[in-house]
Amino acid sequence: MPVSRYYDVKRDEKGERYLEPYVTGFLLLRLPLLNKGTAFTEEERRALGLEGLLPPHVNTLEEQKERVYRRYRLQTSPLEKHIYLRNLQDRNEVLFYALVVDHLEEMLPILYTPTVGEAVREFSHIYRYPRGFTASTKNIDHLEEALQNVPLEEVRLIVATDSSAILGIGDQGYGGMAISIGKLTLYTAAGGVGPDKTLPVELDVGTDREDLLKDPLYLGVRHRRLRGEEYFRFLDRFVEAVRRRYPKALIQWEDFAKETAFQVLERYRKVVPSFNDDIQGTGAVALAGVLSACRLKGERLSEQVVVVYGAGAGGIGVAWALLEGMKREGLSEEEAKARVLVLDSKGLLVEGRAMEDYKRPYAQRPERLQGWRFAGAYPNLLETIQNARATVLLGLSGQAGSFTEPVARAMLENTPSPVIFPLSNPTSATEALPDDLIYWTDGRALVAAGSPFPPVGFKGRVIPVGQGNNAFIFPGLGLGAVLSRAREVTDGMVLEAAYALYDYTREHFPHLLYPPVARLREVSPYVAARVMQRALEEGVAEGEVQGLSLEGLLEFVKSRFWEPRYLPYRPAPVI
Ligand SMILES: O=C([O-])CC(=O)C(=O)O
Ligand SMILES: [Mg+2]
Repeated sequence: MPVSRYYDVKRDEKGERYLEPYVTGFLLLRLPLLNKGTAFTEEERRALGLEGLLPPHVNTLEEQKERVYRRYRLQTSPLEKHIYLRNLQDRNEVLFYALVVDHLEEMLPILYTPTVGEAVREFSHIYRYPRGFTASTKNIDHLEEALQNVPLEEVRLIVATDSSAILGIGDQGYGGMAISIGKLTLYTAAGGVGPDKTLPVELDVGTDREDLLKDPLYLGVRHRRLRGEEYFRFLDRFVEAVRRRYPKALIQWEDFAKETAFQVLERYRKVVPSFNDDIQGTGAVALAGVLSACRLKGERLSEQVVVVYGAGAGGIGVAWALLEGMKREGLSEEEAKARVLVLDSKGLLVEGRAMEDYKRPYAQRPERLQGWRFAGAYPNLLETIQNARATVLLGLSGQAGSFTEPVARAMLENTPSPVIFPLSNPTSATEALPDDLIYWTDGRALVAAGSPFPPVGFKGRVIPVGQGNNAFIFPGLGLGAVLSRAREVTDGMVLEAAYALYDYTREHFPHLLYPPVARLREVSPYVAARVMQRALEEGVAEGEVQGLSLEGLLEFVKSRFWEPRYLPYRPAPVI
């Protein structure tokens, strides 16, 4: 079966790859995976019916990049830049990725967090071309047929959201499609997954946002969200249809509300290779960063007292990963639990308090609070930090500004170098601005944030702000799972991704909490190789990588890495 209904990639007599298109002429210029624009050679123009349809001068990819980059720089706002780049992606994918790879650090905040948050909010107002697949209450009864309409035959990576909790900005209805697109852009730009192996998905089960339902321009289905059994029936059908059409695909669940995120993960993780980016990806990235911070302080993770502020998918995922990290250093489950304190909007999670089931494993025993002083029914953030003598504070609350000056100063009372990570996204939802945290703690806090922030100048020092974003984890985790043909994404593989990121940072950037995002194309293959190694050890890998060493696995990943280059085109033989 060819890669796509519209083309296949083959090898010539010398083993060089070439592309064989099944369409010719004008259509070639309109399919983003096929279009080379002004870079079609004269020979290709003659052979493929393009003569007269393009300007006479043939451009190189370098020249095309130069042209589009100049226009890019003239766009006046991040959202305009986002729209410009997305238009390019929908016109010519090789050129788009060639440009993005050259300017990864500059363009990531435009295509991904934080600007993608704005693109999600404005989705129906800035809509241009269709991209990805929509499963909605309108097509769920014939989803298998609908999936046949996707022209790609070798999809390996699906990012699917129901948009119920996008970043830290809540229910966004159909607009969540932009997040699925943005995450897959990273899989290709940073993880080397060919764009024709990826499929962004929006699971449009409705929205509870009145303003969206009333907006005449809103593009999603116009009813309230499916819930309960109906909701899971919808998801069951989706998973089943994916399994049939793309049996080798992995599903990354993205931005599901806490009410369903855990159930969705558990319901399908043994049915289809899948993971939840916000629970597991964010958990792993936080663990890696806190381990780096401990190394910089010359302390151990198991000595820390961690406060996790926010008990949604991200908060619980982070609590889980840190507990696992502490257990690895020899603590018992009970000992580790007493060192990871989780708060939701009502305060500290304590056994016996009313709370959702998924939070219960992270509730403190009432004895843990012996001798504590607090005013309300349960300790609030400041009281928890003070009483527990917290040394690490992680924000996953979506509550902008909740890490106030008194909070930062209270951390400093407990330890000379507090670790404070406001991890909520996008920038507008961050618990604190990194420069405030650095000023409030007299430059002593170790700070990383979920969204990108510029370095902070403080008393003659330039302090870089690490980006503790799951972008350092998911491309490598997904890639590793797919390349090893893992039946399942195990917890061991998720944790391995965290330690791989930690090890990479220690080796290449020993003074930093996270590598610079410009290094994502190096980080992701390394994370992938370690994930594959773990999958092999756990016996869940079914692919051709059996018996390979870590170096062998890294070579394997690199040999599969998709690079944005034009292939020569040869017309399909006429039979
Ligand atoms: O998308 C991001 O930047 C990280 C993430 O998964 C989230 O905040 O939900
Ligand atoms: Mg997310």
